[in-house]
Amino acid sequence: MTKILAAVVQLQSTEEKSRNVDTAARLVTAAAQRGASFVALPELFNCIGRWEAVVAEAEPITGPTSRRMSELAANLGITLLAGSIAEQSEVAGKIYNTSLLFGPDGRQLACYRKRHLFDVDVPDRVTVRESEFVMPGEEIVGTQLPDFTLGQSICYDLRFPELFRALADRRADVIAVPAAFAFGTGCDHWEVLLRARAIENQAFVIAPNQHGRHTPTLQSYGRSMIVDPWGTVLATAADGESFALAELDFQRLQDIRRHLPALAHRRDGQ
Ligand SMILES: NC(=O)CCC(=O)C(=O)O
Repeated sequence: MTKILAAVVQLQSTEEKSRNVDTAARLVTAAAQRGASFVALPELFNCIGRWEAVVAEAEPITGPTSRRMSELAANLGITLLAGSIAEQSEVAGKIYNTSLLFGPDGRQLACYRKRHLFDVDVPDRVTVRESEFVMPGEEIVGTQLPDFTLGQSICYDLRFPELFRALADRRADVIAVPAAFAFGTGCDHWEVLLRARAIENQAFVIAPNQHGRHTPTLQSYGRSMIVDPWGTVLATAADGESFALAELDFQRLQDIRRHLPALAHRRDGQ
């Protein structure tokens, strides 16, 4: 098959886990009913807010959120990227920020832990110290699926082109960027970075984002997007809790790589 329909689900999650998971399931189902066979949720889709609350809601990989997502994928017969959840870690008071991938039979196919942690202080825009609560992951994850190879990242990872190049080296055709990208940076950087990563790695970029205020001091930018390997934005979610759909044409991907073989022109293997 050279074409599939993909969806990015945009949420305004809070610290209220059951509501977040129910909303995620409702929008994933709606996207699948419109024909999407690959659906992606945003970062910390099941619980976002004060870090203390997120840590308190952390689950093991085989916990209730992942069981619900596995059942959802199986019931709908889709591949589901469960954006990210707070995963319990071996260190007290700390979590991993973990993205899980489920196949159409409900099997867990991959697990990626966010490598780059968002420790920034941009005056009047955003101040966060993710590393106080989150442990960085080590592994780079590319997974071969029946129709394409998926590379995984999470949010702030988007600013590290070397991770995306490593995913291109693992032959990623589609790179997922589930995010809770801050409003204060997203308004200037979100689309530019997504399009740059798509163009330079000649891959589709699937970027479900959180949108709106999660707490009085935490606001996400929204504009969840699907970008093609030429850098064209194929679909953007409307503000609020919604989803956007786009066709991924893998013949077009191969054509772009054949006509403009930039990845083959790299010097010294870099
Ligand atoms: N959750 C995150 O990693 C936010 C990253 C972000 O907003 C950025 O500007 O980078």
